Amino acid sequence: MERYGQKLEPSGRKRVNVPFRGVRLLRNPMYTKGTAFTQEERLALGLEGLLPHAVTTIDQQARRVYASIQCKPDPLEKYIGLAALQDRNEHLFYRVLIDHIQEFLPIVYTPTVGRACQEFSHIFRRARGIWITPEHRGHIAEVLRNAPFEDIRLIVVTDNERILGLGDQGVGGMGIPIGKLALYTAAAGIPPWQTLPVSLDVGTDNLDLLEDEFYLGWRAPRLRGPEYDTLVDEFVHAVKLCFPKALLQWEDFKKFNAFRLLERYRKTLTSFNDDIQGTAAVGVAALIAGVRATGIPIRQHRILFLGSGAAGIGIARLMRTTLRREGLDGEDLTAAMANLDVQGLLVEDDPGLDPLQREFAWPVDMAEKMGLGRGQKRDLLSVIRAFKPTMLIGTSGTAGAFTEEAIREMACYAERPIVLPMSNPTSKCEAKPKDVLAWTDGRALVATGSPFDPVTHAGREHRIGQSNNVFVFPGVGLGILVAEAREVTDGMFTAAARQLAQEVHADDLEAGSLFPPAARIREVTAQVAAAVVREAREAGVANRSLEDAQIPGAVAEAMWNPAYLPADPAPVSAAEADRSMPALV
Ligand SMILES: O=C([O-])CC(=O)C(=O)O
Ligand SMILES: [Mg+2]
Repeated sequence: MERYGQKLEPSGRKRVNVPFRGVRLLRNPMYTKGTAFTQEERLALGLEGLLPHAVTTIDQQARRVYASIQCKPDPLEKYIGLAALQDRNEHLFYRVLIDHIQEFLPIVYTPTVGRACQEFSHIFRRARGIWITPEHRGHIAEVLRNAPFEDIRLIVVTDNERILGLGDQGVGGMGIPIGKLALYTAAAGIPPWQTLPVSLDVGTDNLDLLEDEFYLGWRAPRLRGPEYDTLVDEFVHAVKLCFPKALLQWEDFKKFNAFRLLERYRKTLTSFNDDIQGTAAVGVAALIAGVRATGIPIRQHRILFLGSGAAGIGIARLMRTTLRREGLDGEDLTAAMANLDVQGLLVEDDPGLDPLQREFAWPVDMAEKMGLGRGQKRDLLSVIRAFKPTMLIGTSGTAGAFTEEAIREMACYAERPIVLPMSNPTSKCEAKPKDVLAWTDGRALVATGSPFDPVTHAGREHRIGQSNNVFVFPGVGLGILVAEAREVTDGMFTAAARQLAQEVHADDLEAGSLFPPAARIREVTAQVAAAVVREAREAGVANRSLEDAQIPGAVAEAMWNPAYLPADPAPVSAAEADRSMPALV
């Protein structure tokens, strides 16, 4: 493992200590500057003759690379182009990603990352991150020590069982931790050498993958039960041992493991689950911003959920906390939210409910009073007719689940219906924004999990907000690292939601969007991070206590910018010096 060698001069300027020479330096994605190495650096670092003559700036490189990627017609080809750039030159990759975040978000993230996960074993070029399989039992710490950098502060880990709304993607799920961490760096400025994507490759129950000759994963049915738990437990202990300062983000685990692992480890390992908690903050932010757009105070909203997986239950929980803070409780609180899964409204008389669904099931008498008793129809349309929701949130993973009839019915009661088809990727989205706007005469406030182009309805352009945890996890993670928080609290997600809603400006609402544009993500993330730092201090979990006035500066200082630093030759290690010829990797 390597420590990326930045040093601070007394003047405050940073330089980088380069422990490689020649071809090895040129091929190291974290240290290389390619054609941007100056003539002096080329001389000092053994690069003479290894590069064409011209010395370029990072801006020239970025414009050249952008042009070559932007012209590819297929989004998956763009994904491959950007991944290759990341593997070649990390500074340049992040420069291009940050400068074109709105355009490339749908490539490195949903929806294209979903396709990249599905095609993983076919488009594989170069490995990134750490894979842990059941064969590593007993020496997972040793495996983690093979990570490329030693000072890891942020880990995103998946077991690949619920990749977006695409289900079990086996080894291909690694695309998600890689994409999330790329956004941590682009949006929150977490230095790339402090991040580590991890796949717990415990097998797959996806038969197509198991039968694919190119499949690159551990080719076996999924490990389950105590064997799975033992592996995860060893992994968690190894993380604490090898990377004691790291924050860990659980990502795209299936519902029960998602909740179980979050609860089991949240007090002993600084960790959170993005699908449960990050997504929850996004849902609550939409409600708070929606208050301004609809004029309806929080406590008068009626919120309908379709989907009771990790995201659906996560949002419902944080929503309940939010409504409770507004003074709702008892029956009023229960009656403010209704939860459906594909079978229909969750009611206590259904013996098939799991314990998480039971938490949000309506009492039988409430359902009966609303004409939704046993034997009566409890489908989406019937529930909308009876419950008259002001807000509809889809996390069902079922494309088209918000039907025309249902949305038209909702629009009969709500002047400005808030409609969030949040399932990812685009192919799983509950409704298309242009349809929702057409069915509601342009009155709906629509935000989707995956990005959509603006919709013109009756001559008016509506911007479609992106109700995606990308507006939350980077800021939460950055805030936790800046505050050196020992624990990730639910209050941090409430703080993030409020801050995010505050970042929605009057012109966003005017344009029909409950979220800021993705182009503002870095700015929004810094504000969310600051709110999380304050909350960490208030909750008494911050190891670093910062006054309010110090927080923006501390956050800004923690955010890495992908600018090349002047390179100084550092002494090469003995092992390095021993090599008579640089290795051609
Ligand atoms: O990755 C995304 O776009 C949001 C998310 O966490 C998920 O859908 O699982
Ligand atoms: Mg996810």
